[in-house]
Formats: sequence, structure tokens, C-alpha cells
Amino acid sequence: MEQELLYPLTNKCRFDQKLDGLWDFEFDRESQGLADNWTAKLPDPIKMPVPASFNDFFTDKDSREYTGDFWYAKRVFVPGSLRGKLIGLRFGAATHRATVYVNGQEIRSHEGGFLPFLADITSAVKFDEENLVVLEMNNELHRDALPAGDTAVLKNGKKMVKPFFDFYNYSGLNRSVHLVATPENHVVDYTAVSTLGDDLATVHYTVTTSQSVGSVSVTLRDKDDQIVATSNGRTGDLVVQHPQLWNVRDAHLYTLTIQVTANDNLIDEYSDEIGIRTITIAGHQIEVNGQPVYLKGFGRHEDSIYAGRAFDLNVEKRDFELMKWMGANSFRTSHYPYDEEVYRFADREGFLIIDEVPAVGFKMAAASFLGGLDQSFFDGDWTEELYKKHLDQVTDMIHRDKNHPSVLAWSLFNEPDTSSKSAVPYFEKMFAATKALDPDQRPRTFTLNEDDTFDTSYCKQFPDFYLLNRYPGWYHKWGYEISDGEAGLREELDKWAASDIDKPVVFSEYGADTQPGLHKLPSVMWSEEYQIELLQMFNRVFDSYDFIRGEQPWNLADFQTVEGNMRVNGNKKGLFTRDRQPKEAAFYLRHRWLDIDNNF
Ligand SMILES: CCC[C@@H]1NC[C@@H](O)[C@H](O)[C@H]1C(=O)O
Repeated sequence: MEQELLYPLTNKCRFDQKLDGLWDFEFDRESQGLADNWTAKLPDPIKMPVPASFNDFFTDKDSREYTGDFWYAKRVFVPGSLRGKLIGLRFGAATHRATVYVNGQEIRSHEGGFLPFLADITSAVKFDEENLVVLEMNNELHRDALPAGDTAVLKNGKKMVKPFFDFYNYSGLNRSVHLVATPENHVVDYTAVSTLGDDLATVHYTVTTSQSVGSVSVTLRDKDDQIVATSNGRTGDLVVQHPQLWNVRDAHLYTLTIQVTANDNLIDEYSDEIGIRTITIAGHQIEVNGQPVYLKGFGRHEDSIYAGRAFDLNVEKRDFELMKWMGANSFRTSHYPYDEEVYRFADREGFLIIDEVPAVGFKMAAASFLGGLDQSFFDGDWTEELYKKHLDQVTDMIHRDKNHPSVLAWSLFNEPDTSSKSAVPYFEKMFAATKALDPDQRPRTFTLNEDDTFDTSYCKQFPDFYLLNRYPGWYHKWGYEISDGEAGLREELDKWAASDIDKPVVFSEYGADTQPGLHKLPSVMWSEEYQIELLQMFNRVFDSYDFIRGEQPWNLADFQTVEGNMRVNGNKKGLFTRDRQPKEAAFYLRHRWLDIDNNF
């Protein structure tokens, strides 16, 4: 669990320099790099862009599919002007695990390929000189790690990942690396939680500093840079008269500035943009500022050609333009926390985010889809170690993202195996352990997959609202049989309706693989016509039940997966192609969504 996850910035007290660009890179096929002193020098490196996944740059399959240890290295100049400060390297994401060395000194390790971590290199750094930064990394999948899978050893001795999930195991330094410097006495973390009154709002804040000395003052400014509230102390209330509330697709942000002073000297300063809003679940309604919202959006992936799972500001900008064009207002960070810039986009644009940890593949049926066993996942002897890593990553996700107004809820699993009783103790522990992590107490949930229905899931008691992944018309009752698929879906929803459950239901996945340009009259599966017919079927169902409070088809865009006889160079359920151009269904769904008010 990380102590310092604040987003880096440069100001009078702090220094932040992105180390994007070409790093040295080398596969360590024999896992001998450490023994052969690669921490001092990579023997025969190539150049590798950062941020980027290494996989798709290569033209040979051994490199693209490489599984095992690999190393990055870069010489980093640290200016002498930073003397007296804490010097760090902040990694946005190192997938899936890394150990950091500076000038040959081991600094720290980190497990978890989708969340940031800070390496304090103060003791190893040389000022006004180049410093050798080296990372030893590994991208193997294991059942006791997130995301879950296996790593097989082929007869030729090469390793190969067997994901229990449906996205490609893109690996590397997928997000930016920052050289950062902060004062020894600095702001480590803050929280800001809003409550609303009659034409006023109260932002209750807490500030954590690395040392107990020094005074803390907090100022809130509006978009015109006018001070609207101030307070002193490491905890307190900022009372805002006539607040401009953050709303869905009507975002208003304030700048919160924290200053640490001692003897009238400014020691540290940290600023961030926050939104004043509340999130509540009221019966079967999801409410923002006490107003019901209806979620229109997507499951997504951080995925694009060339750099794989790398965060790419250009792709993110295009994705938001597409989602706004569609009339969307939300998305799920399927199936892992995304780059921090994504949440800042959503804060500015007024999008709601269901923030998800990579607790994906916790289901042996998914593994059997890829040749695994058929036992219940939570019976495995790996669950104790898995739970530790799972809780660690939920904790860091909430710690990192808790101050974003866009974050609506936390998704603690994607499609876990809850149709076995052995899942219940694991869920009991996880939901109990995470209850108090979010100062804003946002709802917690997980997605129920195809096999985990109203009748078969043993874990319906845990989530604050339900996310349903349902695939009639694709994975079963497909083609001309889709009418039976609709009937079966309605039968299940009739049971939800007849039950005493009064919580919102959001459809978080449904869709059909569609080859762009494939047309058939009448339709056949994979044709653009069929994708529309399937969406029409789901929309008829959604419009029949008032407790359905959101629709997020799978997926915004086509994305890369492992090879398989059910994948045509990746998953094609996108409403847009992988290069972000619309399929016919995008126009159909846009027409529907532009007619549905955000507060419907
Ligand atoms: C029946 C499970 C569906 C599955 N759900 C998780 C996503 O990550 C996959 O891409 C999606 C699919 O197979 O299209």
C-alpha cells in the first residue's frame, strides 16, 4: 500500500520532470540479469519508447509474445538546485511488477501493473550528475496475482501467458515516469468531501504532511481565480456560498490550494482541482447532488495500435470526443485503474467513472475458455496470497482516485465466480475491509457475469448496486435464436423485479463482435446489421424495467486480445473500430442516447 500517490506538479516548492522518451531495453530470457550485474549496465540493449507497451513494436513473434524478465535503463541528470529536497522517481504504471535500482543501489519493488508507485531515491542520487536508473521487470501471470492467469512453459522452453481474461497482456512502462522533488516537510495526501446545504456547500478536508511541524492553510478558488473559502489547520471545513456544483455533463471545478508554512516561510504548496458534488444510492436510483442520473456509456480499454496499453493523450482526447458525440455520460475503467489523466478528463467533462481494479479472471470457466481447470476459482490454494494483493490494489486505487468528482463507484471485481459458495468468505472479507477506505463513501460493486444470475449468485448481498454483464444473442441464444435470448433475459429481470432487492441495476456489458463493413440482409452474426439488432433487443428490455439505471455496451472500441479461434485479431465488439471510426451501430445508439436525458 503506497503512502504517496498525489499527482506530481511543479511549483515554488516542488519539481516534476517527465522522463518520457527512449530508454534502453533488454529481454532477460535466462533471468540472469541480476547475477550478471545488469543493474550497472545492460549488455546489449535496444531503444524502447516510454510510455509504451513493448509488444507491438516487434516484427518477430518471440519478442511480441515475450513472457518473463525484462529490463529498462536510463541516465537521468539531477540538478544541484534540488539539493535538500526529497528526490523520487514516480512510475505511473510498470506492468506487472518491477524492482528499481539507482546507481546500482536497490531502491524498492512494486507489484501491480496499473497503479503508480514512488521510489524515494534521495539516498542514492548524485546531484549535478547523470544517475543510472535501472528497472528489472516481469510480465508473467499467476493465479495469486492481478489480473489472474497462468504462465505456461512450452516444450521449446519459452514461456507463454495464459490470461483468464480477454485483453492482451501488454507489458512494459505503460505510463510516464517522473523525476520528482518535494520538501522534506511536504503534503503527503489530502481528502476533500462535500456536503450540500441551502445554496451553500461545505467541503470537509484533511491534510496529511510528512512532518508534524508547520502550519497548514487551505484556500478554495473558483474558475475566475477568486477566493471563495479559506481555512486553517490539518483538518477543517471550507464553506462555499452559492456553490457551482459539479454535475453530469455540466462540470464546475474549483482549485484547492494547500500551503505548509513555518516562521512565515512557505515550506510546501500543493494544488488540485476538485468538484463540489454528492453521490448517493436512493432505492433504485443513482443520484448526483440528489438528482437521479441514468448512465449512458461504455466499458473501455486503454488500448491502441503501436503502443498497446500505453496511456496516449491523443487517443484519450479522441475517445472523449467520441463519447460526447454519442451522448454518453459515463464509463467503467474496465478492467483496471486507468492513467490519472483519464480521471482529470472526466472531471472537466462531467463524466461519471466506475473505477475498477484488475480483479479479473477470478473464474476458472474463463480459464477453461482458454484451457484452464473447471474447479471453482475461490477453492484454489492461491486465494490467500491473491487476497493480499487484491486488497492492496483496491486500497491504492481508492487512495489515488478518491478526490476526483468524476468517480461514482468502485468496482472490486470483474466477472468473478460467485456461483460457488466458496466465493462468499472472500467477498465478506473484501467488502468489510474496503468499507471505510473511501472518505466519500462511494458505492462499491462488481460485475455479475453470464453464469452468475439472480438465481445462481451467492454474492448478491454485497454490492451497493448491481453491474450485469449479459450476452444473450452472442455467447448463447445467438442469431435467429436471439428471441429466446430476450425471453431468458426478461425472465431473469422479472425475478429481480419481483424480489425485495431495491438497488439500481446497470448493464455494464452486452454486445456482439462485428466486422466493420460486413453487411448482410437479413442479418447474420458479425454483420453490422446484427450488432444493431442485438442492441435494439437490449434497449427494448432496458426500457421495460425502471430499476435499470444505466447502459454501458461492450466496448467503446475494438481492442487486442490473445489469439483464439473466437477472436479475429482481437475483440470486435466495439461501437468504434480500434482506430476510432464508427460502425453503423454507433449512429443507431447515438440517436437513442441523444433522446435520453442525463437525469432521466
Ligand atoms: C461472457 C464474458 C464476456 C466478456 N466479459 C469481460 C470482457 O473483458 C470480455 O472482453 C467480454 C467478451 O468476451 O467480449
